[in-house]
Amino acid sequence: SDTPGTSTGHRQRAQSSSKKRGVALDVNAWRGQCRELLRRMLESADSEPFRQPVDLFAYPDYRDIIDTPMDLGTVSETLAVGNYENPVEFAKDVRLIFSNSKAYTPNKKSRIYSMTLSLSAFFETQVLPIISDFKSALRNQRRSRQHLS
Ligand SMILES: O=C(O)c1ccc2ncsc2c1
Repeated sequence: SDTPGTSTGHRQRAQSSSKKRGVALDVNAWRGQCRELLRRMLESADSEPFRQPVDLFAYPDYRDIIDTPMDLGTVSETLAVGNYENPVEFAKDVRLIFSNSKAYTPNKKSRIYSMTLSLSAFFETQVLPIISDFKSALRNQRRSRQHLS
C-alpha cells in the first residue's frame, strides 16, 4: 500500500551484484577475470605453441590423433564474442588445449609437453577461484530471486 511508513514488500535487489559476507557477488565478473587470465597466459613464453591452431604442415599426422583442435586464440575470440555462457565452459576449452597436447606429444620429455605442464598448472590455480566465485554469485542470485513475487 502507499500509506507512508508501511511495508511496501520486498525491494527489488540489485540484479547484477549484491554485497554478501563482504564479497561482491557479481554473476558477470567471470568474463573480465577470464580475459585477464588469458592475457597473463598469452604473455608467458610457455603459451607460444598454443596461441594459434597447431600447424598441420609442421605436424602432418596431428589430425590422425587429435579430433578437436583448440588454441588460446580461439578461446579468446569465443570469449570476446560472448559465446561462453559461464567460466566452466571457458575452462573446458582451455583444458582441451592441454589434453590435446598430452595426447599428441611423442614423449613426456618433449619441450612443448613441458610447456603444457607448467602452463596448465598455472591455469588451474587461477581458474579455480573464478569458477567458485561465479557459482556462489549464482547461488546468491537464485536465493534473492526466490524471495521475490
Ligand atoms: O613436437 C612435440 O614434442 C610436440 C608435443 C606436444 C605438442 N602439442 C601440440 S604441437 C606439439 C608438439
